[in-house]
Amino acid sequence: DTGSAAAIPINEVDIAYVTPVTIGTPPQTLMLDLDTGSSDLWVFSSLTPSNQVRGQEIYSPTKSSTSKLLSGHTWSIRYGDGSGSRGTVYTDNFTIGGLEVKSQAVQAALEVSSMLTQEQSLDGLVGLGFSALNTVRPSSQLTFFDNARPNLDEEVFTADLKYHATGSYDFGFIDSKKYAGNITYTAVQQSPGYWTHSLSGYSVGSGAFQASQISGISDTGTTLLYLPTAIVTAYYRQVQGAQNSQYYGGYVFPCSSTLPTFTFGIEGARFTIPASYINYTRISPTSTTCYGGLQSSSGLGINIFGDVALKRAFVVFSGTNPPRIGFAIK
Ligand SMILES: N[C@H]1[C@H](O)[C@@H](Sc2ccccc2)[C@@H]2OC[C@H]1O2
Repeated sequence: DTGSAAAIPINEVDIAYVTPVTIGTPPQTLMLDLDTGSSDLWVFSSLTPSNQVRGQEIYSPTKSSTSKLLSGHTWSIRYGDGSGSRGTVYTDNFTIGGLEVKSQAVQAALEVSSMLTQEQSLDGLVGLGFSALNTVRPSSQLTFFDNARPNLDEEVFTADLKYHATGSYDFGFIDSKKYAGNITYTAVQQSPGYWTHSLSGYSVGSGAFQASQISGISDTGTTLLYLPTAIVTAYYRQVQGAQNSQYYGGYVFPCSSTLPTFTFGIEGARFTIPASYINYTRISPTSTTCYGGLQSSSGLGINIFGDVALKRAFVVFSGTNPPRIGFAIK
């Protein structure tokens, strides 16, 4: 089997991408954030208090003839950005891009944090991290990818996220029309459950490449690129008027400043992020101060290769044994 579905930016600065999925019988369509940085599949639901729902589509298990309560099971998740949700668990038929998993654990939210309520275009998440991170108790549940794997033509899924445009996620095959040249693979450390791997180094603008193993996670659900402070300060030293603002919680600069590109290495391959991706957004609609798409990871305890980096590449998440991750130019 294979599947292929759109990855649609939810706003004009690509803060997150959503993908149409169907749940239950008859099918209920929700727009979910496919997230390689977590492993819970949860949705806004008929059980979510109405004052916590603001425009999201909801999953109503009672309207699905194929839904089953996973009795006695609960879940609760806290994300790196402080948002979170919790609830109960059903199994139901779940389809992404024509690929169906019967009896997928669908975690119905009983409570969601205000940040998630405010994301009106996001109806929930599909965790595509390793199932070891799943928070359902007393028995943890498998991700959509782990459930689908036995039926996939190839044990992979790919992410083709785009800058200010709709991209795609494919399951079970590698579409050679979506990239150029070769795919460069590198080893994944699957414990504790993220797609953890290393960059082989970086360069700022036309500067020399600094070879250095930089370990982090490729996370489609994180908007920006978070790297060690030394790298980030070296980058913004090249930006007129840049400063690390306590007030805005990161590097800001005059929107009119010229930004250098940023290149990261995967083994011997090089991926150059355009300055436009790093001139991320105005701090408010009328401001002339802009917030950077490259920020320090020092507060996170982990480096995160988020969408600002991933949208520069065609990325293969390979569930082979051992797992690996591949990057190609597109
Ligand atoms: N893996 C990521 C996840 O997908 C999002 S969940 C989310 C929260 C609020 C708004 C939108 C999405 C959160 O930010 C970074 C990390 O946790």
